Amino acid sequence: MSDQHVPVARWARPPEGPALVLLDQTRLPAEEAELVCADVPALVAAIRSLAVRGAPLLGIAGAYGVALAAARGDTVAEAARLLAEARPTAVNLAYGVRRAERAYDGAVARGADPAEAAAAALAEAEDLHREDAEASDRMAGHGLALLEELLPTGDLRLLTHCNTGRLVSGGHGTAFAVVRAAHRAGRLRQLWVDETRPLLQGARLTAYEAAREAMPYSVLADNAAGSLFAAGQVDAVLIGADRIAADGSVANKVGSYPLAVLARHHRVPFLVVAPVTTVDPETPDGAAIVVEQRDAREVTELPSPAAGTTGGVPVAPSGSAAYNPAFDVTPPGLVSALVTERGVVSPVTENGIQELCSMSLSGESRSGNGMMNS
Ligand SMILES: CSC[C@H]1O[C@H](OP(=O)(O)O)[C@H](O)[C@@H]1O
Repeated sequence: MSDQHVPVARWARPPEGPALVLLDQTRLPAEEAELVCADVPALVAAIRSLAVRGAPLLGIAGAYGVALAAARGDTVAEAARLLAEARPTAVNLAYGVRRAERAYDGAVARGADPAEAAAAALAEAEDLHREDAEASDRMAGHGLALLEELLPTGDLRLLTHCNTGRLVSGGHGTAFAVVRAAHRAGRLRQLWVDETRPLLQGARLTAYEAAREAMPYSVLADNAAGSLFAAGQVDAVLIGADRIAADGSVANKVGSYPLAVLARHHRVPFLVVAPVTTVDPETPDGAAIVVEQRDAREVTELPSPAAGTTGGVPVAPSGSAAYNPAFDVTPPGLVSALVTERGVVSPVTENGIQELCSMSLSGESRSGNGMMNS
């Protein structure tokens, strides 16, 4: 494992490109392999196979995908449609695609030639990439401040689910960026890493990131989390999000909802960390969130880096059916706080979310609904 980070996503200009070069997350932790996406179908396949994954990074990849189509002279509108439809739950994907497509269309409307319009789409993707890195740093600050407020003394034993570090982000991630800040502040006593079946984003990716940060971490089977709560070994749960509905319902990796119920039962703070680009005011509530259903073989076979997300070692009889939702939905009432780059909403109410999203990045306010800000 090298000391240097292989970029999770980088734009390759000619003669190497145009291409979007990804760190292939299906090969981690065994191999830090790059995957070159030289056209939109290759990028769509990478999104669907989770070679690139995680809501904020999906938005960034989607935006670069539009820039790639434009640079190749492909039909941008069709490319944008294919990219936005590649995975349905993470709202950031369609958001990033739309931003780059609008930049392209705006340039064309102003009379730009194809090269200039392609450059406009690329510039928008690079802006989004940079903005997400800045958002990650701000979320880390707000999240650490919240942990300090909630748990002012003692070392922290934090539990995470799935993967929310730099592998999902233009920067250090979402929830994991808060864990990283706590660790660097000398507050992290133990990081409990849910393995996160079936694709093991926790065991494969969060453990990989925690090891790189020299954190004190332990991987656990998802169904062992309950006994940790019962033993009083969890001080807070931190998760990311793929879509947050207008009422504060949170879609996140499957297994998040049971953790929220456990946290409530054991009176442990359950914190959701996500950029405001993950909030979707067009989706009214949790019931309206489309939850991606994935291939049964992801459940009936153990993933192997060589085989990607399917084609691993069978653990069920061949042809077994499986229930494999990629996400579940946690109602706002079970969320202790929503941490974004613009501040913290606690409790998570529709008004609080609306106020948070209406704030400019420079806006600072603590509203009566319990909203805090930096
Ligand atoms: C903050 S984005 C990380 C988010 O994305 C993961 O889903 P997937 O690995 O399927 O892309 C999971 O929901 C994480 O919480």
